[in-house]
Amino acid sequence: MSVSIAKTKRIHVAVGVIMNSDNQILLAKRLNHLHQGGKWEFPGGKVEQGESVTQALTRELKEEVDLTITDTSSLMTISHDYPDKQVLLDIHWVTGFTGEAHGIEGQLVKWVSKLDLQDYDFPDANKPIIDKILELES
Ligand SMILES: Nc1nc2c([nH]c(=O)n2[C@H]2C[C@H](O)[C@@H](COP(=O)(O)OP(=O)(O)OP(=O)(O)O)O2)c(=O)[nH]1
Ligand SMILES: [Mg+2]
Repeated sequence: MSVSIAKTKRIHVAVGVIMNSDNQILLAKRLNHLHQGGKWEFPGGKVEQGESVTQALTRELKEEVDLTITDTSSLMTISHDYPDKQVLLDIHWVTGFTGEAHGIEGQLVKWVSKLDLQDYDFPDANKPIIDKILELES
């Protein structure tokens, strides 16, 4: 008897943790029809072929929330298996940006104080990110 295991491709995602001068962090609400729809996320999206993570992050943050990224530093990576998708989140701290945040794709965006982050419903993969933010900026 042979058992076949479907191999799915892990999706590489560039994710930005953006903090403003009031120590608030930018969250966006994933549109309902998307994977993990209705949950709050840190803006970002898939790294395309031939792109570096920083390039992907810069492109996605412009496309999704209209911010121009000037400085980033790498924070952590998280490999997570959802029942329907496998992701590799490449999370970067955004230390410099210009512009005003808007939800360009019709999504809600919100600046949230660090200590209020635990009141939001995030995808399961995000738990270590929240822990790290609380640890780093206390
Ligand atoms: N941006 C972002 N994605 C996250 C977070 N947590 C988490 O599990 N994800 C998952 C959800 C999705 O499966 C994947 C992101 O893919 P996406 O569909 O938003 O990618 P994208 O922005 O390139 O969108 P699209 O072009 O495919 O429409 O990563 C997070 O905090 N931010
Ligand atoms: Mg996205």
